[in-house]
Amino acid sequence: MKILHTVAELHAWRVQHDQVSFVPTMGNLHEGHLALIKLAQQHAPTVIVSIFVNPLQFGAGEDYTRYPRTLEADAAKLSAIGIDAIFAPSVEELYPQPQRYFITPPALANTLCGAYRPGHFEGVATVVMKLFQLVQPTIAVFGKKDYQQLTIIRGMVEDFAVPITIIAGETIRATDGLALSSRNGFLSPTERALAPALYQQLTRIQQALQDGERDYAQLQLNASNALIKQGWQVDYIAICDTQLNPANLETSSWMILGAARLETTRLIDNVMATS
Ligand SMILES: Nc1ncnc2c1ncn2[C@@H]1O[C@H](COP(=O)(O)OP(=O)(O)OP(=O)(O)O)[C@@H](O)[C@H]1O
Ligand SMILES: CC(C)(CO)[C@@H](O)C(=O)[O-]
Ligand code: BAL
Repeated sequence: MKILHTVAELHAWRVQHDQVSFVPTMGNLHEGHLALIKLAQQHAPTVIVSIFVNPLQFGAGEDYTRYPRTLEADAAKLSAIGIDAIFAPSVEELYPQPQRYFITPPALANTLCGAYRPGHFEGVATVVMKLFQLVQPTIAVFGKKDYQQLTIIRGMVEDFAVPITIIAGETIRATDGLALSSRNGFLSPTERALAPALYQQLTRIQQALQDGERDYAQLQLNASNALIKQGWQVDYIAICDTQLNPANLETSSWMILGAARLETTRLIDNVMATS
């Protein structure tokens, strides 16, 4: 397994391979990432994983500085599952000068997480487009845990006719239901014990929808209030259609998404429901 730190090293590696599949990450790898990588391995013989904490997608006062950077441990995990290369550039390598051109995603990027993280999806779309140009994969794998991100990337690839197939991986959870996330490592033992409540509230809504309940506003409010009672600060609990528009009475497949904070740690999750 090669660890590539520079664009020149990446190019030299890339020309030696035909079709590659690509899993972009911010590192601090867990079983959720490894599941995406296994999916990538099923689709193309050569797999490259990027590890890059992208400053463009963090707002002022967010957790860019404390975001865990664990390249050595990540490389050991990736080597054990037999990937071909890691691309782990420095910020200066990926942005040798301040980025001047940005991908502006559509209005969807200003709703849900985008309403609480202004500019976040512009930063995500911009770095993903740049990574796509550098890596030139035929397949790229993203997790459904970041469903809004997945939707925005799919739209970007469609609108720019980017010749890459986007594959979505299921959300991998701890046994108590908590979606695995690098940010779970920030939780104190007390917060970790509370953390599965976000998923529980989403699955409660899922069950209610499947049982025929259609008072979306009430379902969202009940879930928010249940979390607030336990000490969460809730950014949103939202019942949408699969394109992430607010659900209406014609909707028959729903995405139920939530973002909420336990002290300084912000967690997101989502589940799907079908009538
Ligand atoms: N539990 C999970 N199951 C499946 N995929 C996941 C999971 N968590 C993250 N991913 C996916 O891994 C890719 C890289 O995400 P990232 O490195 O930000 O991990 P993360 O654990 O979500 O960290 P963060 O705390 O920043 O949200 C994304 O496509 C994301 O959707
Ligand atoms: C896609 C991504 C690697 C872009 O920085 C990031 O948003 C993530 O890890 O989900
Ligand atoms: N997994 C999404 C990356 C972020 O929260 O910045």
